[in-house]
Amino acid sequence: MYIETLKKTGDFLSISRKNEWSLNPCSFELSNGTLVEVLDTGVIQFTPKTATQKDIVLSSAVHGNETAPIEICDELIQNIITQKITLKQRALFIFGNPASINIGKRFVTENLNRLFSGEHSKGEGLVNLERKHAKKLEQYVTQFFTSQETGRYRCHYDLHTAIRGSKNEKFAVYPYLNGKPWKKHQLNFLLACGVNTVLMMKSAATTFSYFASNELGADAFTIELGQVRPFGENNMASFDKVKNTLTALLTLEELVLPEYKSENFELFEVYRAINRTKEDFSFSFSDDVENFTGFEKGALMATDGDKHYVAEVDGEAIIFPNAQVALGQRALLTVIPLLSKNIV
Ligand SMILES: O=C(O)CCC(=O)N[C@@H](CCC(=O)O)C(=O)O
Ligand SMILES: [Zn+2]
Repeated sequence: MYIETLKKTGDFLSISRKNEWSLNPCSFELSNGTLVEVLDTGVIQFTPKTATQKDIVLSSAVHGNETAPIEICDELIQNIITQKITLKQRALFIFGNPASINIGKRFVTENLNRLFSGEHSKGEGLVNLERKHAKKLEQYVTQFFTSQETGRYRCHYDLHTAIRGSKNEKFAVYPYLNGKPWKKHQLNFLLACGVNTVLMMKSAATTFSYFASNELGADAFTIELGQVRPFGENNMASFDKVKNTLTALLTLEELVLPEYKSENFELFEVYRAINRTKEDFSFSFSDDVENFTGFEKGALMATDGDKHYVAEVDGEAIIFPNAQVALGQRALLTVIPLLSKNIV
């Protein structure tokens, strides 16, 4: 049984990696009174003994090769279990896809971050391990939030790194809020994490953060913390702000942030999503062209079979270009500076 090792080392990451798709639940109490509950592989819940106000979900390894967020969450979990820090809020940590960490790949069979909001069971249904796991992750997050009285504060930060370099190194995706305004206090929270660039989505998605936002009313984001690197090659100093801010969120009764100032942010809105529909799909630019690179109106961006996608407005900029996605999936987002200022 892994429980004694977990109590001693706090190394839940290694335990999860040794048990790729499932792990027997267990629970124990720390000497400071915090209840530790392992729900499954990669899924660990902490409940302080003292009264709490917030329910916080922190996920990483939804893509297994995005190692910096995994290292950050690993450290936070170890700090909680070894009592270097004392939690003041309820927290659920998720290493989304331990099997894909072990092979150093984005996913094993299917991109986990396209399987939420019930997508796992559509079409051919629960035919692979990622689909089954997405369904379980939805259940754990739902149970974590809904087991408490209503009206408590909920948030979910899904930590990633981008495949390409980015002109704006760290950025967040604000899931579509179905017309509701964006929140200054969330933008301020991101800024405290060292993230000053935010993309406002304009439509529903099958991502983990959209699920928590849309179905569970959490303040939720996909947060890109830089470029994908193998374990040991991340410059961990560049994550000090995000580690310190997450630690403060978890260990303080109230997180006080500086006043919102619009000039501190670069805000974008999605202009369009371009899907790959043909085997013969390519971009007009090379792999080292960074996210947020803008194109002149009329310049070719992508070719999908016979269809040519050219920039429709000056400065239309590329995000997440990936020509290898499965047919029917998003191969590119384009963004323009945010026009609407519906921020409260
Ligand atoms: O760099 C890339 O191409 C992908 C990085 C990544 O995994 N991004 C997320 C964004 C999710 C969202 O749109 O909220 C993803 O593609 O799943
Ligand atoms: Zn990712």
